[in-house]
Amino acid sequence: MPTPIPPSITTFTTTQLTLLAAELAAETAQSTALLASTAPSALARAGLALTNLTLASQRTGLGGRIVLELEPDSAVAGAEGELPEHGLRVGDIVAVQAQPAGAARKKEKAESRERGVEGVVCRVQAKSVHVALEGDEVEVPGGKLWIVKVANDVTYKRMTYTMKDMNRLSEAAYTPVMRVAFGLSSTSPVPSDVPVPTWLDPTLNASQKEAIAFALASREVALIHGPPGTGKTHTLIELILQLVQRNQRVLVCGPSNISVDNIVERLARHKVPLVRLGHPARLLPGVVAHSLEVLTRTSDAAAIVADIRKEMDAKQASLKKTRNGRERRAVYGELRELRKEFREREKRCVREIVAGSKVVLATLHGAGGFHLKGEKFDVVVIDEASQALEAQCWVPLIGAGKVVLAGDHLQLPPTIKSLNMKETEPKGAKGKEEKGKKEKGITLETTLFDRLLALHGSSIKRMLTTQYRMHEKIMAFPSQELYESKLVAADAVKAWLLKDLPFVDDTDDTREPLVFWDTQGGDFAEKDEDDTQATTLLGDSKSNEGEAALARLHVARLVEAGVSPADIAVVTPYNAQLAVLARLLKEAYPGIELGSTLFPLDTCCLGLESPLSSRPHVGTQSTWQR
Ligand SMILES: Nc1ncnc2c1ncn2[C@@H]1O[C@H](COP(=O)(O)OP(=O)(O)OP(=O)(O)O)[C@@H](O)[C@H]1O
Repeated sequence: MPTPIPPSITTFTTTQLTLLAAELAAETAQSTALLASTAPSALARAGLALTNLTLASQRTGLGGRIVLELEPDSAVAGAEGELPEHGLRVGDIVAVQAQPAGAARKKEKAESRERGVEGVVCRVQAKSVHVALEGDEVEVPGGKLWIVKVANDVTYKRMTYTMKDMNRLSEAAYTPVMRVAFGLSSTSPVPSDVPVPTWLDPTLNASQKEAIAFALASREVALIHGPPGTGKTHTLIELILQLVQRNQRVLVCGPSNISVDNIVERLARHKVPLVRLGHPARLLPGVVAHSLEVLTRTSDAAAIVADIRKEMDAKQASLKKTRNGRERRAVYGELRELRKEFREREKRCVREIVAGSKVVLATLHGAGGFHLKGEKFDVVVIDEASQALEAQCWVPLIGAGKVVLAGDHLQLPPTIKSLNMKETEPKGAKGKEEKGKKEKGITLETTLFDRLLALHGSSIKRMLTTQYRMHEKIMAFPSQELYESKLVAADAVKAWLLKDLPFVDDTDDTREPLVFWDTQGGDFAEKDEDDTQATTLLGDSKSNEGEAALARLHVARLVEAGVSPADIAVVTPYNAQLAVLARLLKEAYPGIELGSTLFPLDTCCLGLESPLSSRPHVGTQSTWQR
């Protein structure tokens, strides 16, 4: 394949700005239309909303944010007071609104639907959902409430700023990473005589060691290609520890919170001075202790902030006691002053904590926040890099001296919403220029990982080849079709079967690692989703009752043989089929995991889960590129 001609940074950034604007417009239009035209009950059925909630409690959470605990109204709660099935997840941005009653609900029009108070879902329990509100002066609506997931444009803003910043750079200011990424230089040759590192983790396999040694020795760019279950994260942990040992300062990023938290959890065990940036509501519980917000309370530097926080809490509490407008305004005024002082002090404290951390971890867009302004890092490590837009990667990379990207370009790329938008042929000189951009292949779905690989070839990449997740018969097909038959199943997993689990019987279903059930023929008719509202929500979806019944039968047999429902997952490419499966399986087998192969249930609907916002982790076995 001929080496593609890379775009100039100016062409790249200008085109990205246009493409990002189109993507944001597509996403906003979809989500606005959906929220405006769909009744709360339909949004709830689609997993995007929870209706009939009441306020159980209100407290001051991290960073002085107000946290609401919402419970189902006693009239509609399940037998145990539980919330109905829903797709809201920690980290989702939601609007909290007063629920329109009876006739008002029917009359509700797009323009009358306000977004209400916004917040981040910070805890989801069987009987309640907690929302940390955004903003300082928020009036919580009274009465019956409902919450609905809304789109989030912070990621776009960060990418847009970054593209504009890059666009303004003079050529003399281009970093070595930029020069390599845009074909102005080749990567520096990796010396062949670098000493083998003293490994901290004795379990590393040969391909992992080679990838780490290569990443350590590379000067500008290194790619680590990790097919599913090959220990990409495992490898990155050792790499980060090795870098810290070499006294390097490291910024670790991923496209989603979960990708970053996975690393924080594993890295924290090694007692490295680290800090995790990001809204604590979006972090895994085990990670919150390392978040900047918690460190600003618990570290030595935190004392200067503590007093003022106490005073603010007391003022906030006094607000609840007064309904008098003038008094409330006065308290708001005092709170505003206190907050100003609080932020000043917090800024100083934050600066100290960040400067003292050898490893800083954030989402790609989180790295664009003010906390990292002026901070310098020797290496930026990006995990799940093939799930991230290139513009997103440049947020932490703009000043980076070196980058290590880990990912798998053979799994699905990030989802782009504006892809199917109608394009008009540009004309004249402008047309030529536009056409030129396309020829240079600037698209949103081409990732930095893809582009670097195409530009510099596989010499800048090392592949992890031993996988620790699948029986070798399950691995055989993807290995052969996608990974040039290079995957090897680790001894521990290559022959494992369900029947080998404790308390599981040896049956036809537990003895085989991979079973195909042929459903061709007249008995398994497919149904296209024909309910208009459901179609809007579920997209062009299909279902098949017969196949769902077969899946249920198989699950029943596995459970009968002793497999725990909590160890079973059923996946399908169609969201309509997911709904059928949920009906058949959820109640009969609590704990069973159901999902669409491409997106978890909560991301099935239009416009509300941006691939550009914190994207949930998608099960890798099911996302090989098709
Ligand atoms: N060298 C090793 N020896 C033993 N087990 C390993 C080794 N490397 C990875 N594993 C195990 O393999 C599994 C997958 O590892 P990890 O989560 O790091 O992989 P990954 O490639 O990041 O996964 P994903 O497919 O989700 O991207 C984990 O259970 C991990 O403990």
